[in-house]
Amino acid sequence: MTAILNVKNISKTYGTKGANAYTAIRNLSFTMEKGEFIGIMGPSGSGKTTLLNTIATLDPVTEGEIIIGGTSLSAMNEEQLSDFRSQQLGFIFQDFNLLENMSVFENIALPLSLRNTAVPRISATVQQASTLLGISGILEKFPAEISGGQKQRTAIARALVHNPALLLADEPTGALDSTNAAILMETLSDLNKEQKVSVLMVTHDPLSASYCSRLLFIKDGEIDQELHASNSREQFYKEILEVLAGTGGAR
Ligand SMILES: Nc1ncnc2c1ncn2[C@@H]1O[C@H](COP(=O)(O)OP(=O)(O)OP(=O)(O)O)[C@@H](O)[C@H]1O
Repeated sequence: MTAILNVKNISKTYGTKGANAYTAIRNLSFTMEKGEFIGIMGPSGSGKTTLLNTIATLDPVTEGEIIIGGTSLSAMNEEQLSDFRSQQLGFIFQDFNLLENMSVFENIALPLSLRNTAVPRISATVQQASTLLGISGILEKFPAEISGGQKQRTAIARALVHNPALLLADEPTGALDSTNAAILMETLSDLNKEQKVSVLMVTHDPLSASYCSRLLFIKDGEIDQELHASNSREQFYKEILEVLAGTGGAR
C-alpha cells in the first residue's frame, strides 16, 4: 500500500511561551494509505480543527513533520505551499463556501479557472464532475436557487474537479438535515470506493462517521483510540456510539 499522508510526531502550540502558550496537538502520529476514508472525532476543543488545518497547509506545526504524497510541508515556502494546496488538496466545509454571484458551473470550474486551464478542458471536466455528483442539470443555476444538499454536492464537485491527492472535509454534514446528510455521506463513500478518492473528514456526527473506513478519536491533542470499520455500517455505528459514551460524547 502507498501512504498518501504521513503525520509524524507533530505538536502545535498556539502563542508564545508562558501563560499565553497552549499546546493543542501533542506528539501526534498516524499514516493514511491511499484510498482510505479516515474520520477524526473527539470532544470540543480536543484539537480536531487544529490537526486538519496543519494537514491543510494552513497552519504550520510547532514540531514534527507532515508529508503528503511524498512531499514534506516543512520544506516549502508560503508560495510553494499555496501552489501545493491548490493542486494537491480539495476542501469541503460545513457552510459550503460557494460564491453566490457565480453559477454552479462557475463555482465548480473555479479551481481550474484559477490555474488558467483551457476553456474546452474546463467545460469537459466540469461536466464529468457534475455528472459524477448528479448535479449536471443545475449547472446554470446560482447558489441561492438550489437546495442545501445540492450546494454541498456542488462544493464536492469543486473540491474534486482538479483531481486532488487528498480531500479534506470539516464537518461536511453539519449544515444538512439528516436525509441530505445521509445522501452526502453515501456520495462521499461511493467516491472513495469507486474513484479511490482519499478522504480525511472531521465530524462530530456518529452516523456520518460510520461511513468511514477508519476513525481516529482525539482527546487533549492526542490520538486516544482508533476504530476500524466493521463488516456492516450498522455494527460500526454501534461501536462508535460505545466509544463516544466512554469518552463522554463527541461534543
Ligand atoms: N488560534 C488559536 N490561538 C490559541 N488557541 C487556539 C487557537 N485555535 C484553537 N485554539 C485552542 O486549541 C484547542 C483545540 O482547538 P480546535 O479548534 O482544534 O478544537 P476542535 O476539536 O476542533 O473543537 P470543536 O469541536 O469545538 O471545533 C482549543 O482549546 C482552542 O481553544
